Amino acid sequence: MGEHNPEREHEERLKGGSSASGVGAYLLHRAKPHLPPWLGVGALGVAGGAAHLAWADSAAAGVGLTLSSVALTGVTWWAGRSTSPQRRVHSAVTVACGSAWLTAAALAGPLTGPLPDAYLMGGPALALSWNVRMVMRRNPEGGQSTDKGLLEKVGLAKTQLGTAKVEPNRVTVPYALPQGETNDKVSKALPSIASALDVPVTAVRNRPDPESARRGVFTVVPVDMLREVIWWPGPSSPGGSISEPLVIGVYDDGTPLQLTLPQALHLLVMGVTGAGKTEGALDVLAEVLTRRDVAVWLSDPKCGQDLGDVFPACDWVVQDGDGAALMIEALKGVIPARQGWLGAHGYRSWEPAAAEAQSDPRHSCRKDGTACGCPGMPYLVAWFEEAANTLRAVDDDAFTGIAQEARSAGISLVVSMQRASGYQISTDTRASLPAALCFGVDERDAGFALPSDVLEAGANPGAWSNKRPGYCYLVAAGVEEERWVTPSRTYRNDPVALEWVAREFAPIRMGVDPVTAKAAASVAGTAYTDRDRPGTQTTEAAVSTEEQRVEEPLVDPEDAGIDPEADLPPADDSPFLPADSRTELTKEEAREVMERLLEQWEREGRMVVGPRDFLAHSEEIGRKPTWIKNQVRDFRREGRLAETSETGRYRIVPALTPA
Ligand SMILES: Nc1ncnc2c1ncn2[C@@H]1O[C@H](COP(=O)(O)OP(=O)(O)OP(=O)(O)O)[C@@H](O)[C@H]1O
Repeated sequence: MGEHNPEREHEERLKGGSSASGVGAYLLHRAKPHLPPWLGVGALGVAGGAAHLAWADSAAAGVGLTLSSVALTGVTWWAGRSTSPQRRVHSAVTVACGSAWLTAAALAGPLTGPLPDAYLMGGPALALSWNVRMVMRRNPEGGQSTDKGLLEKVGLAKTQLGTAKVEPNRVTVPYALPQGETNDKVSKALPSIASALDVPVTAVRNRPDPESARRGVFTVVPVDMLREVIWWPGPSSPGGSISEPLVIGVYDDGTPLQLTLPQALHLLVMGVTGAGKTEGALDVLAEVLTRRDVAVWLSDPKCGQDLGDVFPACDWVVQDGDGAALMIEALKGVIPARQGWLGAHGYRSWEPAAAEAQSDPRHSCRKDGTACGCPGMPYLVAWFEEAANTLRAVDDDAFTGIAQEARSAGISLVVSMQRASGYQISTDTRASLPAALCFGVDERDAGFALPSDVLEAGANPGAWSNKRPGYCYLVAAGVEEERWVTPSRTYRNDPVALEWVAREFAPIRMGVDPVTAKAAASVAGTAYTDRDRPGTQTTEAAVSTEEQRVEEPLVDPEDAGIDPEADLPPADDSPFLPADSRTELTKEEAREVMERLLEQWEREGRMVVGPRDFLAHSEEIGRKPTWIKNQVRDFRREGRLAETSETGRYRIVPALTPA
């Protein structure tokens, strides 16, 4: 085995052959392991006497013995380089003293001058020092044998452990597996180690050494410091840049959980229902919305149930599937526009300086090289909450294309869903979201959210499910790899805090830039241009509007004379239909009705429509369904409608908004 085991060596020495019996035999038996240094001292004395008889008058022997003494000491020092420093010094000093005495005794005689005293005092002292050393090395109760016992229990018996580093609530121990075994074996043994130590499975993890297949470091965090709810302490960098880390929670050793969005790029937020995705979203958004150089587009199919407090701080919010599809189309439109602007201003990718007014001649779009003064371009975060349905509805490749291009356009996508399984999200789309914030998941789904090496190193979100809300792993560029397997917990947030963020930081947040706004409007038309704009509709304005609403009667001026209790007049539900006709219209008339419907929808900002929206008006159109569907196809051909990523849904190409 070649393994160094002081306990076993001691046993072997004790069991070695011995012929004495009785008390003397017992004493000899116990003393035996300690005899070699004393035998060495005795042998040295005899050698000193013999050498004197042989070389007392020889000058050459004097030179030879002195040189041998120096050489032997040097060799001892050299040979001891692989042992501990103490052992090396101890051995060299012993050899130096012994050989010096031998030389002196050979030349002058062992009983001359101080030599006998030196022998009688120095010899036992040196022998004893080796005996003490041996006693100290034997420590049957010591850590190593306990560790060995534990490692044997979990099938890692031959693993060697290095010196443990003990910090408050964290122990790290380097390990080396025997040659021929690999770190996979340690990964598999982690749950058993947790069981042997009686700690949660997530408390034990290993970090393989990237330079070695059989070495690494175990980390054990015995006490779960995340049990207590930790409330959001407030913005980490109010008025700072989005390029600074967002602080969204804490790791189990109390250090802050940080996410730098432009570095992480696109983020998948995953967790079973109740695992804490929404709370995590609020943490990220609360931080993002306190930064000066970022705009947020938010798709929230839950219609503000949880995220409503941040709506006023977002540049654009959509709340249904069609809105999400339109936002995806708009993103496709703004990416080249933003790339073009950044390129024209000398930015290879977005950086905080791109968000400032362009006063630096090095970032000028002017040919003459003078500063152009163009308004800056904020970073854009496009957040898709509850994205499973959206992704299922849109073409698989829609997100992939956006994700690949978005980096150079200064855009991060955030996609939140319960399961990022192959059924919900294509492998390509999953691969294009490089960062993951993974809350508790079903054990079988962990592989969709986290890379396999992170799971092998001990990350185990399946152990939490929704029993530990807010517990998460963050795997992202900009986060140390060691942290990828470290459990953390997001802050608990408070609607009042979010409302405060939306209101207080409104003057700090920059509005969206003209390039992005124009590109978005050219795709989404009034759905974008007529959105509730946080820049203009500050919370103060919203509050005064709200007060006005309370004071004013809830009736339009033209309806003021109508008696709400009176019977309704007979229904006339055909606003586009010529009064005389309930029969089939001419093709021209029917087309005109459909064009007017398109205009009306565009005015209302309802920019994604499909045949079924027209068919709902088939009576007004006055033609058969097949004709109506063919007319929709003609609109597509003529460019009034454009394909979206969703089958059967088309985007109205804005005619009312200047592109
Ligand atoms: N970091 C946290 N600290 C303490 N409690 C939390 C934390 N995160 C979430 N919770 C609690 O867990 C509950 C569920 O969280 P949340 O609504 O964020 O889950 P979810 O994953 O978004 O669920 P769903 O998918 O159903 O919307 C919250 O009401 C909150 O009480």
